[in-house]
Amino acid sequence: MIEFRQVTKRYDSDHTALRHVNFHLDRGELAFLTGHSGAGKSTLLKLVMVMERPTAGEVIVGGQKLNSLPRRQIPYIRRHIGVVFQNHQLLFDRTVFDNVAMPLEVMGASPEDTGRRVRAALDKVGLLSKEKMNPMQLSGGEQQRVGIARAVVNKPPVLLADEPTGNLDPELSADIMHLFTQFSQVGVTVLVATHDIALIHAMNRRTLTLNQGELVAGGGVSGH
Ligand SMILES: Nc1ncnc2c1ncn2[C@@H]1O[C@H](COP(=O)(O)OP(=O)(O)OP(=O)(O)O)[C@@H](O)[C@H]1O
Repeated sequence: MIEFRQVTKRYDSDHTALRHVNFHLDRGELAFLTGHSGAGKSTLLKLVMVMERPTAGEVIVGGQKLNSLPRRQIPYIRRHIGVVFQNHQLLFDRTVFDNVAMPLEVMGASPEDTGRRVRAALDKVGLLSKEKMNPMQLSGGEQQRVGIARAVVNKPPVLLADEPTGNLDPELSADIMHLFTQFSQVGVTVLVATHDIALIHAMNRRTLTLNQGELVAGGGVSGH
């Protein structure tokens, strides 16, 4: 579902953020992405989201080679990729419902379809009763779950998370990881970038480890 073939990313500054990275994540696989600060984790995620293009090598998502993708096709690819950030980027001038509905709005979904899908996503993360609230009225863990509901509301086959448990205590982090596990069980490919070594150990999943832009563990086709 996500494949990197000999991917190198060099920024204009001449800094090489990724070097000859190879890996392949299957449909329904849940994996971690880790490494020191500046190792290239965000760069790798940005290549999957087509926010950056590789300098060399090939990035393939859902069978589609992204290198040659025309610019106008990028929004369509992004619809297939849900993204969760540490600071969840919710809008505080909108209700929980409206925040989760945002990706559907962009796609021009009907109000009936939107209502059905938003409530299904909120139900999944246990926040159905809070749809009318402002995200400001929610706890940090709840806000993060609103961000997750928004990321999965259009049922993307790929879910990327960048430090999704960064501000949360271990119990709330475990709840978030439980949700990610459930998504992977229904076929979503989930890649979680994190510094949280305790979380990685607790989950015991495939872990892609970057060191100075090189993939030093977890690479290959089905590598542990
Ligand atoms: N837009 C950019 N232009 C130039 N250099 C960049 C750019 N983005 C990242 N870099 C450099 O590429 C390297 C990898 O950065 P990246 O953000 O991918 O690391 P990271 O592993 O996500 O780090 P962190 O854990 O601190 O978020 C760093 O040295 C960074 O300074």
